[in-house]
Amino acid sequence: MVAVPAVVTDAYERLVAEFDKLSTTQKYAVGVAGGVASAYLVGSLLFKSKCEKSKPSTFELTGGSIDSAKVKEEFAAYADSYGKNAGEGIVDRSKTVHLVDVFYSLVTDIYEWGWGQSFHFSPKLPNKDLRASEAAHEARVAALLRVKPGMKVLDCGCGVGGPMRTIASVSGAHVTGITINQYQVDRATRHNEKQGVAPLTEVVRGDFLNMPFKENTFDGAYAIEATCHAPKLEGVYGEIFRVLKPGSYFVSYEWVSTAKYDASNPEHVKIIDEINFGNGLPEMRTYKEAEDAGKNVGFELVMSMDLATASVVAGPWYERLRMGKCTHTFNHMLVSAVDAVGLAPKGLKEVHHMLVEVAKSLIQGGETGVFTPMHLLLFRKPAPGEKKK
Ligand SMILES: C=C(CC[C@@H](C)[C@H]1CC[C@H]2C3=CC[C@H]4[C@H](C)[C@@H](O)CC[C@]4(C)[C@H]3CC[C@]12C)C(C)C
Ligand SMILES: C[S@@+](CC[C@H](N)C(=O)[O-])C[C@H]1O[C@@H](n2cnc3c(N)ncnc32)[C@H](O)[C@@H]1O
Repeated sequence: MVAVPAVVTDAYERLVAEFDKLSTTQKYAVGVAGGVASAYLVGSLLFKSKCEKSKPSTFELTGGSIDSAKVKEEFAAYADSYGKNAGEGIVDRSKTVHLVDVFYSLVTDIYEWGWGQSFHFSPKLPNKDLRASEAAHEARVAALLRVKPGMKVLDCGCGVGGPMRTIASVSGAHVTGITINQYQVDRATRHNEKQGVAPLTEVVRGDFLNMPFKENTFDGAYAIEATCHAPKLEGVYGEIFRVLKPGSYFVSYEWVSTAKYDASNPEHVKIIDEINFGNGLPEMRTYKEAEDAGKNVGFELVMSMDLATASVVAGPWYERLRMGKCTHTFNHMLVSAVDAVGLAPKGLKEVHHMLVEVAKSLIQGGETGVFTPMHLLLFRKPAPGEKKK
């Protein structure tokens, strides 16, 4: 006889006790939901064994670089770091970089599992599916940077490398990605190898406020929905300016509040506070502050435009989240199930709940138009002796 571990028998007894408390209708609903969830789990296990494994399954969700026994306490510390006053964000800004590292350990597997390898939004293009729209949003960066084969490009805040693989492939340039999170370095490197782009890519762990690169190294740099994590925008923009060759371009897709944001409107402030908390942001900047930050470190501002409203035919960036609401609820049942049987790190269910909630705030930010995750800023580092435009 094989002994059933105590953790499984305990979880089973707890589930049976909870089930007994439900009404008949509730029991029926749980039965149907349980059946669907089990079919999904078994189906995904069988399917997975047959195909190339590129994303974690529900059973494999981890706390990234955080030991699974510490996920709960690290998430509690992360949650505590946000102030309770309206508009406060992270109270001790000197802890931002560490908290962002923790944040990405907690969410990276869930993002890959439920979204993909590109950790950003994209406008939905007519007659193009999500992946094609995503790739077009990424390829725009390569075009704006005017980079060619043989050139060196910096990806500032590269995640698990979705954009770098597109940008290296379409341009032929070499892309070096930097991320604060070691787990993402490992994931990105592995994806680059498996997808055949290793010769044109490299991923390093480092802080984009103090990068391990010499001045005038890169022929172009970009940041996709990443510099919003910096405690001060000038800090990261100044570093990018330093490592760029004179005459080269820097493109950023910035998370900012728009001209519609009214700091005296409590509803607007609440939406932005929730977005900050659920996305590891120290605070939210206005698009004007982002433009000024670039100019303050010496860049020439070439283009500034909100891509969320730039095209009248493209669908809204938040549509994918809005359409996914039922999936998020279903996903929460899956995460709760693996949590109940002890197969997920304790605390990951709470992290998932935070993401379910932030999806709602992001949709509100998009619907009210007070927030955009894609304000395009194109900067250029002037060549020596060039007059500032
Ligand atoms: C640029 C940043 C991340 C942007 C997006 C990639 C992520 C923002 C919110 C995330 C998600 C919300 C809901 C999750 C859902 C509940 C879960 O079941 C599956 C994953 C989600 C869809 C998840 C995916 C990534 C986001 C869309 C920030 C951090 C600066
Ligand atoms: C939302 S993800 C975007 C990732 C990628 N650009 C993409 O679109 O898939 C933000 C990224 O910024 C990185 N990041 C945040 N703060 C950082 C810092 N101080 N130094 C280096 N990377 C940082 C995170 O680790 C993460 O990889």
